[in-house]
Amino acid sequence: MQTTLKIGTRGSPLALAQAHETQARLMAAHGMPEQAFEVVVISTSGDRIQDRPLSEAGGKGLFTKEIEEALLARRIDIAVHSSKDMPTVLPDGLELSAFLPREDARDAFVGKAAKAIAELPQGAKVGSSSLRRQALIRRMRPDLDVVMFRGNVQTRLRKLDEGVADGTILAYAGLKRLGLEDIITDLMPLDIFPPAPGQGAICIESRIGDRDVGRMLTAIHDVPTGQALACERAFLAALDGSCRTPIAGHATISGGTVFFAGLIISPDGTQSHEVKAQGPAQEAARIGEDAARTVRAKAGEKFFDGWA
Ligand SMILES: NCc1[nH]cc(CCC(=O)O)c1CC(=O)O
Repeated sequence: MQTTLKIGTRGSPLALAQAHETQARLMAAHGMPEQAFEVVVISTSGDRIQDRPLSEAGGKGLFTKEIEEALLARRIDIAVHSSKDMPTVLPDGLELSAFLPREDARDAFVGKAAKAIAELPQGAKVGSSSLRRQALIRRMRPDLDVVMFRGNVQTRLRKLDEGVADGTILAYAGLKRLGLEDIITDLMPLDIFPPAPGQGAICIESRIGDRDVGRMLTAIHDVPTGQALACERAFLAALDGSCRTPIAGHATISGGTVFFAGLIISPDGTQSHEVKAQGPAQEAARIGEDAARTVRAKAGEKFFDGWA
């Protein structure tokens, strides 16, 4: 490509770190110089909403809309995202064309009053605005006071320092990419505190049929991460995943087999249903979809009606 490859991203420190990691991988894979790329920062509606839960403001698409418009208008060539923030349905003409090797998908606890959730004093405050994390915290410790915590990682950590809460849950991957893993006081086990579908995986969105971009991305795409994500995203899509339904799902690939564990939980944490599935990695999406059907049947349709 003669011109520079324009990499679109949100402007948060985490988003920028992910865009720069993508750039570094492309440079290494193709022996390209830094000047062959331009990182284009795009402000999204999601970045501007700080005062209410995203689930009320319109959901996940809020972090991607303006970036996807820039892709379709050819102002950028690729967009770098956290897979977790990606809606299951993309605009016509766009696709998730590559996934970088996944980071540890677990959630991390950053505690002030105690190192672990189990050790927090009765009634302590834990900050989170994720419905999944709120529900999982309540399932573990119904006595805790779950408080709203919005904003980017730095904002949340500042709130913690200001004493707004005694602890918070953040993705290990995000903290690591920001060089902040030292502040983690506990790592949440996958079975007790399963992560959101896509957590820990950086994905790259591009225009369907853009051959030049496709060739560049093939070199940095991680096949097992792509298969794990296909499984998790199919699970989410089949459950009509929105910010309003707490859904967790995590797939790993080993020896050509995908191992999936999924969970749906009521926002108050009192009812939850789990599913485990495995099968050929090439059929990852079908396995995720089947798992959704299984957990839906276990829970019953009423489960989904109660808190919409
Ligand atoms: N919703 C914000 C968001 N989107 C992705 C990550 C973390 C990085 C990742 O999961 O890859 C975060 C922050 C967090 O949950 O702590």
